[in-house]
Amino acid sequence: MKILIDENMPYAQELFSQLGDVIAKPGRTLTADDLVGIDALMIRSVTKVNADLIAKADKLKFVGTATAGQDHVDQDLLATKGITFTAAPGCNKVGVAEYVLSSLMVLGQQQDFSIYDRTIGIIGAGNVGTYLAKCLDALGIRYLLNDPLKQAEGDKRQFDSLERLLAECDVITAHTPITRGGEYPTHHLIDANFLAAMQPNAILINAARGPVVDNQALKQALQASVDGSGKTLTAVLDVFEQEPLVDLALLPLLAFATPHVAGYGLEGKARGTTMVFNSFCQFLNNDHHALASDLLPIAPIPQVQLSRQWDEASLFSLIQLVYDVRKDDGIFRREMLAAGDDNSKMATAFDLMRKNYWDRREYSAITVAAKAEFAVESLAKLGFTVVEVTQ
Ligand SMILES: NC(=O)C1=CN([C@@H]2O[C@H](COP(=O)(O)OP(=O)(O)OC[C@H]3O[C@@H](n4cnc5c(N)ncnc54)[C@H](O)[C@@H]3O)[C@@H](O)[C@H]2O)C=CC1
Ligand SMILES: O=C(O)C(=O)[C@H](O)COP(=O)(O)O
Repeated sequence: MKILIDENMPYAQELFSQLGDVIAKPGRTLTADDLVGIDALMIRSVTKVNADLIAKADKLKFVGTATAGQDHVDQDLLATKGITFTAAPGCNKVGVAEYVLSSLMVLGQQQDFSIYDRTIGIIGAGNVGTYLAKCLDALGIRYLLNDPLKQAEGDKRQFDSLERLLAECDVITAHTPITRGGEYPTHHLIDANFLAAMQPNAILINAARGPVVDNQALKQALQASVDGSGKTLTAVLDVFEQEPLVDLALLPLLAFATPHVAGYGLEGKARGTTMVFNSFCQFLNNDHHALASDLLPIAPIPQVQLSRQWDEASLFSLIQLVYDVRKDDGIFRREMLAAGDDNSKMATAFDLMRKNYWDRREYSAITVAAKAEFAVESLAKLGFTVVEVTQ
């Protein structure tokens, strides 16, 4: 059996080689010729699975994407061809939530505010939005949820309109797919009107898909903020409308800019690959089963000791131990500016940063040792591995 995998799919080579001959290629540049004689295709979000790509797929019977998002796959087309499709929903929800928390904690330090004084508007209450809400609950931080589809499905959680989020939230974070049809399309959901209606001194975070935010409108709003002719606005983008190309005029206006890596933690990637592998094994009706935890290396900082009740400052230190968005922001800006106006260099740099991404972990990889009275249960709810000690 021939299995074609995205070369940027960690652990895929070792897992899928148990099942057949594995061919690894760059996902963004796959062509129809690459699919000739291929039985199974394992991808990530950079591979557009459409009629052109599968035009010569004479043996293809399974496609798996090791990602939460599925907008890059024409699922109706695969269904009509009798090709089984699977994804990895929620595989990287933790990483994205921890990206948002890092962004807010660092901005709080830079702009001298406490995250406890902010109200977070979460647009999209699926795997990521729900996990982020869980983290905010653990910290006792107020948030509102907007998700008209979940609401229509009868989800019993409290949902609010975008208007209420705009009126009450000074942080807006988007966690929806990119959709252009249906009753609630997300393409340019955050447009010039939305931006104009945001609170003064508001923060916008997009770690969903680039086109959820109208990048031109955002650039104009941020420029107005900088030159004092508009409301003060702070924006964090992990995803861009034209990625792997980035508008160099937008870059300096952003508080943090990163190359679509919010969900790029090692645990998230391992979960994505094992979820697809396990689905493929079920499809083949064999008894292989992989566990992400078996694949992960020991964390570089396995344990920290709390000597007192934690507070916002010590929480910031703990979170930074695991992930500080400024690390990715700095590299990204340097590489994008070095590429300059050469689109080919920029696209190559964008993808290389993601291919060579560092071994970022999740809070669960860190063990926090502390006395019970140090309110460590909230750190455990936040995802840290907590052990109680007596002194
Ligand atoms: N930057 C990154 O590294 C990552 C980006 N993503 C992106 O974030 C999106 C969300 O991820 P998950 O939570 O795992 O997906 P999910 O499918 O579990 O949740 C998406 C939620 O958005 C809701 N939604 C759809 N249209 C909406 C609208 N117009 N207004 C409000 N809510 C709407 C859906 O009802 C659903 O509950 C993914 O589709 C993907 O595009 C996901 C993981 C990593
Ligand atoms: O899971 C998703 O959806 C994401 O956006 C992932 O971060 C995509 O990562 P790649 O598949 O582009 O490596």
